[in-house]
Amino acid sequence: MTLALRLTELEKTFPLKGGLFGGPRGHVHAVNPTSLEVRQGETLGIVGESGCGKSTLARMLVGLLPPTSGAIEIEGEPLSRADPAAFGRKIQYVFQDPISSLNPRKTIRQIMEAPLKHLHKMGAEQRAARISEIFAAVNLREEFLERYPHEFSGGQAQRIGIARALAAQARILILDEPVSALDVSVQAQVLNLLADLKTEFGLTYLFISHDLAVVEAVSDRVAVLYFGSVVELGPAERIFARPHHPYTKLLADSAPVVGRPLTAPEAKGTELPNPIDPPSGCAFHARCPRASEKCRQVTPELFDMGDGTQAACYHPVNTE
Ligand SMILES: Nc1ncnc2c1ncn2[C@@H]1O[C@H](COP(=O)(O)OP(=O)(O)OP(=O)(O)O)[C@@H](O)[C@H]1O
Repeated sequence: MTLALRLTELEKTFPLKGGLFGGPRGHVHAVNPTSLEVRQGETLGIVGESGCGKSTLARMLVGLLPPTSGAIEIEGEPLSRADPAAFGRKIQYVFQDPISSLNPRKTIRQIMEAPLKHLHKMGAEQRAARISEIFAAVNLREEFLERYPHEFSGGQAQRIGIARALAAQARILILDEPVSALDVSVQAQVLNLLADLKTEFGLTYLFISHDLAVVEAVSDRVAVLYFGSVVELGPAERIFARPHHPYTKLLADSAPVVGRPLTAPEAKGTELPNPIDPPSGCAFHARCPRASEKCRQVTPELFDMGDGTQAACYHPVNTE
């Protein structure tokens, strides 16, 4: 099995300014030490409520944020932030809001050319050929190349965002809520396009979303994130149909409708814990109907559930 991506104990804390003697007042624990493997050609879904660390994780993976500790390996090689071009050739980010992520003063051709020039040092002729090829692959007309980002609809702009990521010739794409800002009718078109491109270019996807139904539909495996930690990991067809972590169950029970955002209102309280002062033990214990004294004291690691899934829980459900 070839690995596209391996994260080892990857962690991100943000210091809060304003402490005594110029030091930090504390730290926001955005992503707790996380280890995860993504297989070549796989779509790994990452779901979780707002504030659980999805974007911070994604930003570390594409080099937009330095990790506090831990390591990232791509295709067996450690990533060095000292070489951003090598980073960009291997892994690219597709943003949620396609229009505002494209430079408004540049034509689409200029936007598309940048990665080919800077990451691949391609000459003009080679660039033009490559851009035509990618534009055809994402079903956009070549005449669009001379226009500016604001001239496009959300769906077209997202195709351009995807085309730009493909221009870097990276084989791993981080798709951060790639269809959340689009009309429902356009969402399906973009999801179908992503599926086609994956086969055509042999891509690996990390698909980040708070929309459970979309993640279940597009992913091979899903990681459920709660308060900066993976609490359950398993095959997409099983993880919501037969969840083991009480938090995953809560999400699955409360978001049965396509397109409905992820919230877990039926929990005991809807508040996430304070990321500056994380609770001891399992971060979900205060909201969990099954919590015991052990849960309040000791943080559970990911345990094998015997059916291809893992859950960080001492009292998992659906185990019979
Ligand atoms: N630059 C920053 N400085 C301080 N805290 C931050 C910073 N960026 C993120 N955080 C905090 O880190 C935690 C995780 O945030 P993150 O944006 O990664 O979550 P998310 O799951 O992507 O949320 P959303 O779906 O709302 O984008 C939150 O508590 C957030 O307030």
